Amino acid sequence: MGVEIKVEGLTKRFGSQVIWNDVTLTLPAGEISVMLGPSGTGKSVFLKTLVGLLKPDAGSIMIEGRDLTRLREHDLYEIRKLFGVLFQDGALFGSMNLYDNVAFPLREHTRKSESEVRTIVMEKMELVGLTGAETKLPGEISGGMRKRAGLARALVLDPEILLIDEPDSGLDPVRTSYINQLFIDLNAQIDATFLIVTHDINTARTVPDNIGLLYHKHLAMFGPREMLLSSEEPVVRQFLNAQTIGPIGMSEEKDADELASEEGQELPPLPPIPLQLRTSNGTTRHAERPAGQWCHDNGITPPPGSFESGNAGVPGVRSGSTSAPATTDTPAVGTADVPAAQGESPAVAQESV
Ligand SMILES: Nc1ncnc2c1ncn2[C@@H]1O[C@H](COP(=O)(O)OP(=O)(O)OP(=O)(O)O)[C@@H](O)[C@H]1O
Repeated sequence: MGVEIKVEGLTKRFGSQVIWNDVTLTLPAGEISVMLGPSGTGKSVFLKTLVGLLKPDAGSIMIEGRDLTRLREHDLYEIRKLFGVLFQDGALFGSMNLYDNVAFPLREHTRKSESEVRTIVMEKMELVGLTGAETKLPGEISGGMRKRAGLARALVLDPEILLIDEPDSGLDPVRTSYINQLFIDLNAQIDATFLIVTHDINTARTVPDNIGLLYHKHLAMFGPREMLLSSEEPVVRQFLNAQTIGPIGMSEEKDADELASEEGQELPPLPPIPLQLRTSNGTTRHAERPAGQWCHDNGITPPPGSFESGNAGVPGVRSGSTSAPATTDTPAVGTADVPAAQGESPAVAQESV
């Protein structure tokens, strides 16, 4: 079971430039969280701070009772073993084949024999659907395959926490769907705590248990997926529904004139909350909650049509899953006969993503 990360009052500056101020949130153990935000709001800086690559100017990051921001280099090195990180481009060594790339952390950080390394590398390669591609060089494969190889490498030390930076960058929508399905399936299998930084609204609407939004140097909101998808808070609503009307402008915040010109304009109704993507084999993830549970528990009426399909609900945006018959182990709250969204796992499909 993954570990909880408790962030309190975290502030990061570069010189006089404040990146974000007073960020407080808890990434629940074993759950999938997504961090959103306009470009340049410091999402990657947040990931790097969590793993101890950057030092915050204030605040704490508590993991297993220790404050990561106060650890000495040696202890930081130890606690980093809890983390697997997938950087945007997979960060593979171009001159090494995939096998050696994936084996690298094991050879660097453990004293395992080559036969033990082989067993682990082959297991992780299979998990991400890359069996048979061991001898390929990173330059010989597609962007999606590179990401999956990066993911296999992030998994070899059996991390409790997986940090994933823009897994969808450079991928087409189908490949993005496959990698999203892979995250859901992986989360069910390894129960690690996931934090995914993404710009993809469809991913944000259908994959995570929790969503956070960084905006204008602070954390605008963090909470369960249904909380943010039903929120009327202007920034959250604008971002999660990919709208131009709202406080977020082309570069940063809109100025007073721009906002005044929008006065009286009616916002489109909130789109339905889509079903969360489920595992491809129908098993229930540890962190999975029945559809509609949060709204029900908090007396929120979700937008009409919510939880009726895997459609992300934003015009032109569909979830990554293909429709499949309902499974009954996580019934929707307050909705009858909700079909479960499912898709084929890349590991099963051997799709060359
Ligand atoms: N090492 C650094 N030194 C100085 N400034 C930095 C450093 N790393 C990042 N920044 C600045 O921090 C800000 C946030 O960068 P970051 O890459 O985290 O944004 P982001 O939200 O991930 O953006 P995007 O969505 O475009 O990837 C940027 O202004 C960037 O120039």
